Amino acid sequence: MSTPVKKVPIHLQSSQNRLLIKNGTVVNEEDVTEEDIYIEDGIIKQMGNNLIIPGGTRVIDARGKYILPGGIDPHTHLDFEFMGTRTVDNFYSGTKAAIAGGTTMIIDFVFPKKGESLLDAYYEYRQKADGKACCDYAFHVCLSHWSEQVKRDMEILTKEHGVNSFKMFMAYDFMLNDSELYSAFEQCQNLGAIAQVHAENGSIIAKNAQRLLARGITGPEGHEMSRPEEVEAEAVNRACVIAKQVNCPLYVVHVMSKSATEALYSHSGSTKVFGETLAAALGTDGSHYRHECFQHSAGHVLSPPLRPDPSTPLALMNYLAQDVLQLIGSDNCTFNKAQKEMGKNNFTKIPNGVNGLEDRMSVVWEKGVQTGIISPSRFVAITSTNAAKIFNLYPRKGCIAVGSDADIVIWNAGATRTISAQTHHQAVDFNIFEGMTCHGVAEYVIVSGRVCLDDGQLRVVEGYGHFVDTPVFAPFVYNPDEMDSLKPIKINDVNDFDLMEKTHKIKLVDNPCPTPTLPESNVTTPSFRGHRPEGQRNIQESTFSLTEELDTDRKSCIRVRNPPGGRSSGFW
Ligand SMILES: NC(=O)NCCC(=O)O
Ligand SMILES: [Zn+2]
Ligand SMILES: [Zn+2]
Repeated sequence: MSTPVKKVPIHLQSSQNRLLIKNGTVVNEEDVTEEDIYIEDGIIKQMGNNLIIPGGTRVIDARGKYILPGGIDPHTHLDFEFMGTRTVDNFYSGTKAAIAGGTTMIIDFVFPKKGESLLDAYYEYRQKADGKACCDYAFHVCLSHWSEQVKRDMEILTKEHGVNSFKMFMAYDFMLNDSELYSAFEQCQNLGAIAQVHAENGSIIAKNAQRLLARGITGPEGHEMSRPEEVEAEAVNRACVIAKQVNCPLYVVHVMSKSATEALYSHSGSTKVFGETLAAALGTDGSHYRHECFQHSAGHVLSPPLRPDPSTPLALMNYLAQDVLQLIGSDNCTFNKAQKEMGKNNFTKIPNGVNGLEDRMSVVWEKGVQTGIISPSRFVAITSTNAAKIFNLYPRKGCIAVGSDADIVIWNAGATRTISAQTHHQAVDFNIFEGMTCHGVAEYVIVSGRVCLDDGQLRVVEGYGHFVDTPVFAPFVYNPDEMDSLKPIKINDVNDFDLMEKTHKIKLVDNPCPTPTLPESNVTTPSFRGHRPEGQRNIQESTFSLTEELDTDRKSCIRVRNPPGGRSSGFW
């Protein structure tokens, strides 16, 4: 198989535009500031007030809007052959839709067929994506079997092809057993890579499915019944135990339940663990599996499934607020209604996967910021910065700072939109968030300096996105002490909640839904510095304190205006 070819015409490879974004509120993970941003050649060149910029520069007035780092979706499946069919969204339609919703980078999964060489699969995926993707992308690589050749391929992928993460399955017929997981995690640790797991006990699921089918339960409700929470939690626990033996950082993808989160968190004191949940898990729930219409219920089938416990979505949001979970992905893996029909008489044959790439940002804003559970800064952390840090893209991606890629969203928190398959930009004919009205709308989306969503008008370019290397030994994962040296220089920090109140009128209220109290002994990693006071793990406690903090900070907040000319230097 030949090496990947760049099909992008040279004139599209760099931005021809100079751009000034004025009067907006810049939200980063650690601070919120009011400053202008000057962009040239796809890079943020200056930030500050009263910037001196060249004539002929396009100016976008972002008054009253938030300026956010573009979303990074750490979990997508585009142009993916799975369960006997292929996703309808490919790297063009998927990334186009991503941009429409405020996401400017995706990390997709190279998925070798059982027995296929990882390198061949990687080249295949590069050919699927290169010249098609409208925004930047990187790859995780799945291990669909284990062998000495796989081990060697992992080394080549990390050293020569910019891959730093490998996903292992604990379910499906290509799952690895515990001994294989042990060896794979050991190799990840040797290479400075990140081990990812799909955590469900595949053997129990297979037995449960057989029994349900024998009892005549063939519909989509059987999908959820065969994969209850404890089957997810058991696998999360086992993966953490195995990772601990070889001191391997572990990233659990699509954490879907309270029990699985608690299992993950119980290991956070002794093992480097990261938890990703999904927009689907926050924005909808498992009650849909009992819907009378097959197309509706099958449209919600993914694994692990959505949970019927109605308190799950809010609990997961609270876990994100508390840094018990760190990221939000979409796990976008879209099949049309006709494809879902493959499992009409047998739920085990329904192609697994849902949408979310386009709507992830709005759903998280609606469920998190609009409700007052998280601040805009925490929104940025879970939708962008944490992915950039974990996969070693930071500070090139995941923040708005001088020297960073100009991947930027101008976000109108006051506007609303109602999600529908009739109006979305994805190729799929169903939307699990159908009818949901969300506050928070991307008005401008700038991808590597190019305005790809322009006052609501989508102007993407096929093939404009580039493959981005993810180097191994991410400091955030392997050496958190180094992170301070990567921090962008800050001059004009203003209190996050003060500005939030001023610009967005969010009411910080007590959360009416109790969140399970987490074990006292395991305080989460101190590396994440959000606005939650240290050591608080219960959202009711934490929300109350944030209100207090707001009063204290308001008294002591001193605003410093930037000097004319703005910042003089960046961070490298
Ligand atoms: N999650 C899902 O149901 N489909 C995509 C494949 C995977 O991520 O396991
Ligand atoms: Zn998975
Ligand atoms: Zn997935």
